[in-house]
Amino acid sequence: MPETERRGDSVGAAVLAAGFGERLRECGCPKPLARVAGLTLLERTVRTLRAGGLDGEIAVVVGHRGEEVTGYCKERGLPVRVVENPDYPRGNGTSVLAAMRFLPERFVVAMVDHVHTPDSVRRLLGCEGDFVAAVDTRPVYADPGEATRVRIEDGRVVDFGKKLPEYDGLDAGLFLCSRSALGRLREAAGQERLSWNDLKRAWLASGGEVVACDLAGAPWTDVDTPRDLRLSEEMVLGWAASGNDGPISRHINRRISRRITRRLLDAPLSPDQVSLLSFALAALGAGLLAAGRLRLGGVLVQLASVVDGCDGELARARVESSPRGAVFDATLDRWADALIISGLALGAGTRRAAVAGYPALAGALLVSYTRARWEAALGRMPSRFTGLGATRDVRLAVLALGGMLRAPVAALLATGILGNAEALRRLLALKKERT
Ligand SMILES: O=P(O)(O)O[C@H]1[C@@H](O)[C@@H](OP(=O)(O)O[C@@H]2[C@@H](O)[C@H](O)[C@@H](O)[C@H](O)[C@@H]2O)[C@H](O)[C@@H](O)[C@@H]1O
Ligand SMILES: Nc1ccn([C@@H]2O[C@H](COP(=O)(O)O)[C@@H](O)[C@H]2O)c(=O)n1
Repeated sequence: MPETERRGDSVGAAVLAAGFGERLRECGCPKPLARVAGLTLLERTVRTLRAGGLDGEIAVVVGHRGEEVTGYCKERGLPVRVVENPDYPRGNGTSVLAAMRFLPERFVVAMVDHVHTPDSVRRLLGCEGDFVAAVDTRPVYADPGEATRVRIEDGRVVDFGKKLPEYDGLDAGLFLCSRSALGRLREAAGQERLSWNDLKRAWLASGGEVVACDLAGAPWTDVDTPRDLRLSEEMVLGWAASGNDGPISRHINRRISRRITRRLLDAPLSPDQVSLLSFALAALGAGLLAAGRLRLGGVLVQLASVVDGCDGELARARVESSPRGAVFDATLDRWADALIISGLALGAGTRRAAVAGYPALAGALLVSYTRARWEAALGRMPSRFTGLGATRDVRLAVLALGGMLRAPVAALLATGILGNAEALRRLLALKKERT
């Protein structure tokens, strides 16, 4: 992007991908191309920045085995500008300076070997200041023995270093800077060795402040070794398998779906295809229920429920969740709910079951509908409404048990009672909120 055309209000990013990555040599590829949970570190960083709301130019700074990294960016069609930094052996501070001239006034500095979530990027972008550093005062995955430690006073980083005896948190390898500020550090640029930490020290020495943006226990890792690759994959899967779930999903389904998703990470399957697979399993289960094969039908219904968690886990792990995918997933779930309830009512073969099917279907659709309307009008639904209130995981478990235990009428009645009661509970909660 020509310098004259940079948008004043967009925030860009410098992704530092020029280092030697010595301790990951056994991977055989340049460190930025090492894979974590189905994505290279480089593509994961770019996607995470975008998913976190970064809207400006992303400059990927290459150095060691730079031609391979550049080739990967071209082959994948990554929406980035590749900046070659011949000075990379002098330190990663030279990479920031090399990228700066292509970036808007405000830009993020991201280490390609730090795995973050979009929420952490969003939190950083919400901070003010010429120099903001993401820190973590409650690190979960990062190793204090490896990471750069920071001392924080009044919300400012006042000192940092790997050997700080007293420290308040860790440097999370993610920064928000302004060109005008860093541009004042020209004398530092002439140093023989110039690490990013050298530039941070020069900024502090010039009287500059480093605002601390506390991630406070958010998932992030620094990938230096093959063990870190495995730890990062566990972290990404753990983060991807957490949602606004009901109790059956939280305590049973996710334990299974996460294992399935791990095997899908590098498979040529999209989240949408997994959504379709879950729907197909539900339709097959509904057909078996309608044919009177209640036990087998019940098993397939529960399997469909578990697999319905994999599509979202895969989407989050690959940082490709989308509002479109959410609509697609939820719509298929409604069709599946209707097929399953109809199948169970038909398969029971009694008038009571047929009658019990109506409130069950109404309850199932109303739980989802009230959630959709709540989220459209008021944002995320409070977690107190994803308790035993017949969220889909609970509902499908009840219907599956009704098939497996050959108790279809009881399952349909329970689904109707739970679903309609939950919908009513939500309306009453809204009424209270309004008064
Ligand atoms: O009846 P509710 O619970 O409101 O329906 C919600 C459900 O369709 C959500 O789908 P999602 O894939 O996020 O939920 C999965 C459940 O369907 C599975 O049963 C469960 O095993 C899995 O772990 C997931 O929790 C939609 O995203 C919501 O929009 C919809 O309201
Ligand atoms: N085809 C899909 C399916 C899902 N998503 C995203 O996942 C969310 C659902 O997560 P679950 O773990 O509960 O399945 C959904 O709201 C979308 O954000 C997707 O993007 N594409």
